[in-house]
Amino acid sequence: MSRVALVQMHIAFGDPDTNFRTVEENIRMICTSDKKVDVIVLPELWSTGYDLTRLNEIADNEGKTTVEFIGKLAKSFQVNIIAGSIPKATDSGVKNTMLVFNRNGELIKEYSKAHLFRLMNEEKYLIEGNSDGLFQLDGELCAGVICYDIRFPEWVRTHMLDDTKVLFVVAEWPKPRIDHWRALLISRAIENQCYVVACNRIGSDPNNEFGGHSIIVGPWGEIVAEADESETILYGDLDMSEVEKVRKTIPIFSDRRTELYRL
Ligand SMILES: O=C(O)CCC(=O)C(=O)O
Repeated sequence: MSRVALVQMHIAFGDPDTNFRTVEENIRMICTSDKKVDVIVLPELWSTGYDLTRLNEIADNEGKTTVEFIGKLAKSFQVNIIAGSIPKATDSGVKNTMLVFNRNGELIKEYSKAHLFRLMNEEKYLIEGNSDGLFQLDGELCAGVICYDIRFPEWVRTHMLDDTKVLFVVAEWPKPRIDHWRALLISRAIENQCYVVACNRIGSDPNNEFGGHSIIVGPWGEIVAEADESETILYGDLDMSEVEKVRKTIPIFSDRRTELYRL
């Protein structure tokens, strides 16, 4: 894996048909360009936005529609897709679920947001996930988390203990706290010596304005690429040997004193 493309899009509020069209257009555009992208990343809840009160109508039943739709695109363009997250309706409730597809169009991972964000009433409409977001993409161990999850360094660290090289983050992060977004993502990259590839949305809904600034941070904390607040595709190249180099220079994983830590 080396080249990533982040779809920093506007999300039509509670309108899956429009959002599916936007996503398909963007994926086709990326894959028919000469960019040779390996992984495409979409934002959090890209099919519906934060239309939480209507989730009973618009959540995807077991994610079936999305899995078929994105799986076909991944297969026909032979591209890996981190399909942001979608509201997935299950027997026990609706989850905010990330879907990861490989180049054969196979769904290789589902991760449901572990930390629900009370400031946006998530706990009233969604149920939390209870398992990790680890997966292999083109032979590299990667992790995926969703938005508010990045405020929990112990959760991100849990994903990093097996030589994980890339952390994918999908979000609908509001504009008033975009400085937190940047600082948290840069910190997660530095403290875990990994790439952080983070896709946010732009635009607004009836309750929030969203801040864009999708970003790719390198394992030394350097900004590889960063978007502004416009609708755009953010491209960046990842070099896994940089991760090895940084981890050799400052060996934080072997220097940890776990006997001192309280979790
Ligand atoms: O933590 C934050 O400030 C934003 C989190 C958020 O918007 C979310 O998890 O949906």
